[in-house]
Amino acid sequence: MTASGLRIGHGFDVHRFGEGDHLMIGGVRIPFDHAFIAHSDGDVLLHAISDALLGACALGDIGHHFPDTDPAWRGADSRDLLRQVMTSVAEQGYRVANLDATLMAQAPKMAPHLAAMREYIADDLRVPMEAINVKATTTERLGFTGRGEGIAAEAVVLLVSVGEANDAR
Ligand SMILES: Nc1ccn([C@@H]2O[C@H](COP(=O)(O)O)[C@@H](O)[C@H]2O)c(=O)n1
Ligand SMILES: C[C@@]1(CO)OP(=O)(O)OP(=O)(O)OC[C@H]1O
Repeated sequence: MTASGLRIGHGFDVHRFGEGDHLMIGGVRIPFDHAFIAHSDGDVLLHAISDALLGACALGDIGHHFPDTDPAWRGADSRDLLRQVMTSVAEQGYRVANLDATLMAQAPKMAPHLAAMREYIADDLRVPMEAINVKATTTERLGFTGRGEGIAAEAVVLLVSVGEANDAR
């Protein structure tokens, strides 16, 4: 792909709860009465962000790059996957302008962890923290998230070609 102008990407992921005592979300270890069922550490937020980045570059999705049939990714740290995705984005000639993400979770309470998530994500995406927003909603006890069966995450990212005069702000 020849890097030019702006590219927008969207990502969405869901993980179901199973037995366990913590969740990895946005790189933060949150004590909880369940764990995610997943091939990797199940970090639903970082998976949605990875998919948004890959989507913006028309590079498919994380399941394509890190198949859940490959033992190499068993128990993988999703920050490692995200950093590999970001390397691909940079190789395509793009950098992140900004990212916005939403967690849909009845529990746990995300608010105390949002700042740490933003810091980790900003670090991995090579941008200042101000370029990253993460928010949460309960879905008001409706649907699978509202029933406490799992968590969903959605992310939207804007990429700008490196060296572009207009930096999209
Ligand atoms: N798991 C969650 C869900 C929501 N929050 C915060 O609570 C506020 C109200 O959420 P609504 O369900 O009414 O949208 C909102 O400010 C969320 O940030 C949370 O911390 N953890
Ligand atoms: C992260 C990967 C790694 O094998 O597996 P999971 O942790 O199961 O997560 P999912 O979002 O279902 O699929 C993407 C895979 O790339």
